[in-house]
Amino acid sequence: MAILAIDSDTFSGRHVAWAAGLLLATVVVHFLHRGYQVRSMYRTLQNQGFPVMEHSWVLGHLKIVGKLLQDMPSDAHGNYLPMLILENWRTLYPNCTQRPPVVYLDMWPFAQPLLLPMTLPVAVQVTQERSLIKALEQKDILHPLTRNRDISSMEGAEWKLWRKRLNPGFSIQTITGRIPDLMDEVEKFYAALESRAGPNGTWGAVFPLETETIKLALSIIFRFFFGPRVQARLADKQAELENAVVDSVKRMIFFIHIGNFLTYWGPWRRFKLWRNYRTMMSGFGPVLEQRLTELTQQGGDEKRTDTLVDAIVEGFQVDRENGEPNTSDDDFIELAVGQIGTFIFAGHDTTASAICWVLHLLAQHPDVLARMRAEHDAVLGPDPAQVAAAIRANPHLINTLTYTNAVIKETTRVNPNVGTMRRGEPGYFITGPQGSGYEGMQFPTYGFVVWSNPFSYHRDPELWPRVHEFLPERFLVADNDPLHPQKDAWRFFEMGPRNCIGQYLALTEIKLALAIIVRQLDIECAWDEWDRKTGNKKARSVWQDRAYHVGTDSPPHVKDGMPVHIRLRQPKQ
Ligand code: HEM
Repeated sequence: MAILAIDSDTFSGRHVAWAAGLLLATVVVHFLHRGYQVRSMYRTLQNQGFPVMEHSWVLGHLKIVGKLLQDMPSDAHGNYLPMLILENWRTLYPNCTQRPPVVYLDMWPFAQPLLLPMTLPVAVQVTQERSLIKALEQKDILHPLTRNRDISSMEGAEWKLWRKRLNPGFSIQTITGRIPDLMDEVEKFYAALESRAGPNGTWGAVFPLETETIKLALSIIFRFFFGPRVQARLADKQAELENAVVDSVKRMIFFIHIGNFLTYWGPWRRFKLWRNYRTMMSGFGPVLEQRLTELTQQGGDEKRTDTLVDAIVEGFQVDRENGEPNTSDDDFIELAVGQIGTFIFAGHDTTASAICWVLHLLAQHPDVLARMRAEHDAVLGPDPAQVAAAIRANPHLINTLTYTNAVIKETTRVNPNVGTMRRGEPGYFITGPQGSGYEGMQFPTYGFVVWSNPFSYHRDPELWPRVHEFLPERFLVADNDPLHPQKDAWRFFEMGPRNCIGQYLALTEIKLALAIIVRQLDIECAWDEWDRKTGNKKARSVWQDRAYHVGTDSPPHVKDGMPVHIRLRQPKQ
């Protein structure tokens, strides 16, 4: 027995060490091989005469990126990087007399090989003239939340079919018709803000505005997806469901690299993602199944509404009647959960931060705020307290707020949000645009993630006169005015067939929020108070502004959730 025990100990110890050593060696060899492959891609481009920034075999472009970001706060969002490249292209490409239309960026092992469109015509090529398929990372990131049963992950014929089925639910007509219903949530949002104001027209205590705008955006998506009657069945579960989705979104990792792979594969993260999805399936499941049954029953008195849940039921019923595979009730629930998961993912923090940015820029530009208030007086009636009633009575009024619309567009030009990541394809080349100095040059895309980022276009002085100024009127002037935006230059919701399906919902929500807020409340950032409250001694800023975009793998948020204080404009008697 004793001899056997010693033998098996020796056996296991030696073999475990061997296996571990072999695994480590395999990982190292794979890492070095991949590194060599990636670096070689850039060297080949250089040798073929394509513009490439100074490239190192060891560091790729990491040194350049480090230099560009050295004055940025460490938590600044990655969206700033393409813009910094744009601003510094002359130094980065000393041999080029014209700005390269495409930047090949090597940040491996922290990111996959990247190709950044640097001019508008290139963005148009990859999203509009040809809509490249989405990057694998974009699907991978959504998998824990939607199992890729969602419109954002779908491709080809399946995507086309579902986009066609869901488009009517997101049309301006449908959204305008739903405004009275959505107004309920906007009023709750207003009440939450009002409760933060100080007494008798004084400033209230500082708090992060984004906590409230995120609640608004989440509740709007729930209401919009289900409609009031079906949503009521979820009432006791809504908070838990929102938390599950938001928690999964926070755990998303876009590029897996040496800095985060342990977190990515970590069992705790895996467990939380699994549990969140299970919460979604068990929370949404019964309500979705009930709705499917109601709309399927022969002779039942339930009518289809213009909600998204009903559009999904209808599409699903058609597939079932056509004998398509995967049309069991469980498949339906998985599909509907996937769709709502992606709507919440794509639509909540994006819209929430946009509302914050508009309010921030209004506070910084009192003349613009005054003009917006005057427009609301004229269109929505002189009594701000009656605004919700006025909008409920005539929801179309929201679509006539032209100045407000221009302010939103200019805010989102200055502070855009996410872009799109597409997959380069073998045999697909970006053509050097006319007048670029690179006419006809064929830029390869295969092997690269094509990252079209609105910061690159929205901050381009060649596209936008007086680029650093906040000028809502550029979206109002006649098209022969030099200030008038060039076609396709405003890309807040991206362009082409895979543009944002929820854009009118987001714009309507922002307008409703402004309509109810701007004449009743003053809102401004309160950083000093925030620093005192949090004991913060390290004030960092971007463009001399404490409010800047932060985040890594998710859509950008405003720094610290944008700490503000609020006061009532007309203190209640
Ligand atoms: C200010 C708010 C928003 C911004 C800035 C925004 C931005 C974008 C952008 C840039 C895309 C293209 C992404 C890509 O190609 O990878 C996109 C797609 C998408 N957005 Fe939005 N979005 C917003 C609000 C919403 C809302 C409210 C919803 C739904 C409730 C939504 C749902 C979607 C979906 C489903 C897609 C994928 C569409 C497809 O692939 O066919 N978004 N959004």
